[in-house]
Order: sequence, then C-alpha cells, then structure tokens
Amino acid sequence: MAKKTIDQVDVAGKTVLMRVDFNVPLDENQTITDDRRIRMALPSIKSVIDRGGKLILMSHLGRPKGEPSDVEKFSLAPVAKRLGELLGKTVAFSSDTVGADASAKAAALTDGDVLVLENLRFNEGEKKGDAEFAGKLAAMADAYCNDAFGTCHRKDASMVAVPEAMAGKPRVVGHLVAKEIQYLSDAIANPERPFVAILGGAKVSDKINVINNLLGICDSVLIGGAMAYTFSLAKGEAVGNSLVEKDKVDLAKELIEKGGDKLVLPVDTHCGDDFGDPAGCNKEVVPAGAIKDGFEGMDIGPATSAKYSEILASAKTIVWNGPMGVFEKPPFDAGTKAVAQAVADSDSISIIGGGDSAAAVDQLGFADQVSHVSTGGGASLAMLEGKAFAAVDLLDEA
Ligand SMILES: Nc1ncnc2c1ncn2[C@@H]1O[C@H](COP(=O)(O)OP(=O)(O)OP(=O)(O)O)[C@@H](O)[C@H]1O
Ligand SMILES: O=C(O)[C@H](O)COP(=O)(O)O
Ligand SMILES: [Mg+2]
Repeated sequence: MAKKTIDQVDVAGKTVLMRVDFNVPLDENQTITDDRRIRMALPSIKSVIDRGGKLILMSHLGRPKGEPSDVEKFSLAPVAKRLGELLGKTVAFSSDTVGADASAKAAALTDGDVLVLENLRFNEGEKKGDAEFAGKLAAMADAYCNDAFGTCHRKDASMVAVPEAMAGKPRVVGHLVAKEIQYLSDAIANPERPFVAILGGAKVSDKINVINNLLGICDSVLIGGAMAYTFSLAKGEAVGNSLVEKDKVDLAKELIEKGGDKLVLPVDTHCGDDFGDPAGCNKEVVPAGAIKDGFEGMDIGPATSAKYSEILASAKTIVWNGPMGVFEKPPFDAGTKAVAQAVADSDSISIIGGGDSAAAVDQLGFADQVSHVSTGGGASLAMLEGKAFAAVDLLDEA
C-alpha cells in the first residue's frame, strides 16, 4: 500500500474531517474501560492540530438500535472528554452529527481546535451508506482522513460515501491505518506454521462466516466465546440459555464437516444461571453441549483451556479475535486468561485484535507479552481472509 498520509497534506488553516474508530468498551455507567482506540489515534490528531489545522472527528460507538435510550448508552460525549484529557486541551463536542449544533461548532473552530461529532450511527444514513447524509458531512471540510482501522472492513457512509463525495480534495490515511495495514499484511503474508487462529467473542453472525476462509489458511481454528454454542446447537446438543444464532446452524454444520480436526471446539463449558449477577449466581462446569435449562455458557471450561494451551504451545503464528468468555465478569475471565497466558508463553508471532480483545489483554496484564495488539477485530480478520478494504482503496495514492 502506498497511500498518501495525513502528514503529506498541508492542513494549516484548513478543516480536516477525520474518521476514527472510537468504538471503545464502556461499563454499565458509560465509563470507558479501555482507551486504546483513542490513544492510538493521537498521532494523526496531533499531526493536524500541531500544524494549525481545524479538526472534526467522527466515529460510531456500539450498535444503537434507534431506541430512546440510545443517547444514554451510546453517546460519544465520554470519549470527547477522555480525548480532551489525553490532549490536555479543550475538545468541543456537538450533540448532533450533521445538524445545527455541529454546523455552529464547526464554524466556531479556530486553527488547532478539535470538535468531536455525536455518534454517526444515530443517523440511519450511516449504516445505509446514504449519499445525502454523506454529502452533509463532506461539505464540512477541506480534506478527509481515514484513521479508523477497526472499521475499515465496513462500507458505512463515513468510510466510503463521504470520501467519494470529497473527490478532488485530499483524501488520505492516518498513522494508525497505515501502521496496522503494514504490520498485519507483513505478518500474515508468509506465516510461519503451525498457524493457529482463535475466534471468540459475541459477534457470532458476523464472524462465523470468516471461519470457512480461515480453515483454508490456518492449521487450526480454536473456537471460544459465544461462537461455541451455535456449533453445539448444530450437533443437536443442549445449550440452555446461551447466546446462539439459530439461522447460522446450517452453516455451523457445514463448517464442522469441512473443518474436520482443524476446527477445534470446546470440550467443557463454565456456565451460570444469572448473567446479571456473575459473582453471586449458581455456577458449574459441564461437558460442552450439556448446559442445563436455566443456565448459560459464559466461558470455556478448564479442560478446554488446557487443550487450547497445548495446541498454542507449538504454534508459530497466532491470530486471536474475541475473548473466550465474559472476561469482564470474574470468574468468567479464567478461560481468556489461560489462553492469553498460553499465547504469551508460546514462541510465536502473536496478534490479538479487537476492541474488547485488546481491553482483555490490557486488563489481564498480557499486552506487553504479545507481538502486536491490533485495534481491529473484524478488520484484522478481514485482512487475514485477504479481503480488500473499499474504504482504503479509494483514497489518494502517495
Ligand atoms: N459466552 C459468552 N456469552 C456472551 N457474551 C460473551 C461470551 N463470551 C464472550 N462474550 C462477550 O464478547 C464480547 C466481545 O466480543 P467481540 O466480538 O465484540 O470482540 P472484539 O474483540 O471487541 O472484536 P471487534 O473489535 O470485532 O468488536 C465481550 O464483551 C464478552 O463479554
Ligand atoms: O469494534 C469493531 O469491530 C469496529 O468498531 C466495528 O464495529 P461494528 O462491528 O459494529 O461495525
Ligand atoms: Mg467488540
């Protein structure tokens, strides 16, 4: 990739519209539990403001459903506040994205100022890639920068339609996008083998589709997190109240058949009977596929941790996306911790990607013991599959 970067744009006195991925993990009180995605965008942000540019930042956060409680749950206001603390300066925040507040605050920017727009996904046009919505964003600035590596596999309006609408103006990548693409493409171009992928987390319907390609690329694909229960269901086993994607059961059956020994599923499950009270609820470890009614799977069990650790001990390349369990709620962090330990102990190139996965390795203290912590989960998987990023391809060449 030889894309033009933000450092190559003359930004003094100009307004730059920068797409970042500030989709950070939040707890129940909307407190940011891991600010890595904000910190990793700082080099591009500073590149603009230190050279006298006016900066408008836009991002999504979570997956709002168009409900009245969205603003409470998915506002970017806490992120703008955190960014201000990291930069040591006032960061303006607009309560809308393309409305009156955004226009007024954008017009008030002076050289070196920063404005964060409210969550892009509060507008239906964002996920739809709507041209009218994109046109309003595009009209706010003189240049466009994509530094949202974690979102590069999406074709949302801010990723594709906005830079399309800004044809003729500078449209460039930021430091994080350039760095992540470079690192990941080098690491996975000729991976040393055995090459093991670990897939967990909660975005089952998104990521189960990736497994088919991973089976063609990797030597083993280890499954954890909520992903495991759709496979149990495909085998006709008991999953209790666990998170499952019923419309992916046929695909799971095909993957089990195609994967053979390469597709490695949990052998036991740590479950609980109250997701809302993990510490106080009844808990038990059962063989995989024997989850009782009233219980739900919240982590891989100890036998699975031991099995996965053994496979990882001889791996030479590891790509991991998605925690093995609900790591935010001890004791259901045990599986993620055991797998993180095995990754750290292995003599391999290890890449851990994803908003929550990065938070997990940070919180569990393993971030320094892996080769690369990527800000992208779905995005790093898409790179591993060899998928092109439309959101990057259309940007200016260097
Ligand atoms: N068994 C389970 N049941 C329900 N949720 C689970 C289970 N195991 C893991 N999770 C949840 O999965 C979430 C993380 O999944 P996710 O797919 O978003 O990973 P990620 O690393 O953030 O990747 P991305 O960047 O693509 O979002 C965590 O919040 C965790 O609690
Ligand atoms: O966390 C991520 O993987 C990115 O921010 C993209 O979010 P999405 O999966 O909701 O599009
Ligand atoms: Mg996530």
